[in-house]
Amino acid sequence: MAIMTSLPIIPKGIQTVDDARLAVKNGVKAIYLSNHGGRQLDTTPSSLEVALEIYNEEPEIFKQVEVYADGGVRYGADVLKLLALGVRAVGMGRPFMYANMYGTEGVERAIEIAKHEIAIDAANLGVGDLKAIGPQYVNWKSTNVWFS
Ligand SMILES: Cc1cc2nc3c(=O)[nH]c(=O)nc-3n(C[C@H](O)[C@H](O)[C@H](O)COP(=O)(O)O)c2cc1C
Repeated sequence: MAIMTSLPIIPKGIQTVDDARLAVKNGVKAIYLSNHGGRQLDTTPSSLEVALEIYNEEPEIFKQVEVYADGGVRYGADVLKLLALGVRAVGMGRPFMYANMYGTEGVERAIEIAKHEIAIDAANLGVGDLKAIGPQYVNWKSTNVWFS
C-alpha cells in the first residue's frame, strides 16, 4: 500500500493486546487505547482493562511505542491508574464537552479540577513526580475475600 503521509500514524481504538502487537509490528509510533467512550458497542473493554491486559501479557509494548488511552476517565485516580501501567497520555472527552455548557470558563474550571485531583491523589500516594509512578502503586489483584 502506498504511504500517503509522512506524519506519524497513531491507530485509535486498540481493544486487545493482539491488536496492540499488530500495530507495533507494522511500525506505528504510538497506539491509542479506546472504546470511543463506550458509545459504539456495549460491553467493549475499557482502556484500563486493555492497558492491564497489555501489562500482563506483553509489557514491553509500553517501551516500544507510546501508549495513549481514553474512555470513562473522570477522576484523578483514573488518570493515575493508567499512568501507573505505563500509559503516557490520558484523554478525556465528555467531561470537557459537558463543561463547555459554561463556555471557556467551564472548560478551564474542568481542567483546574482534573489537575487538582491528579496532584492530590499523587501526593496521597507519595508520588512527587508523575514520571516516577509505576505499577507498584496499585494493587491489580482482586481484594474480594468474600467470593474467593
Ligand atoms: C459526541 C461524541 C462524538 C465522538 N465521535 C468520535 C469519532 O467520530 N471518532 C472517534 O474516534 N471517537 C469519537 N468519539 C470518542 C472520543 O474521541 C473519545 O474517545 C471519548 O469521548 C473518550 O471517552 P469519554 O467521553 O468517556 O472521556 C466521540 C465522542 C463523543 C462524546
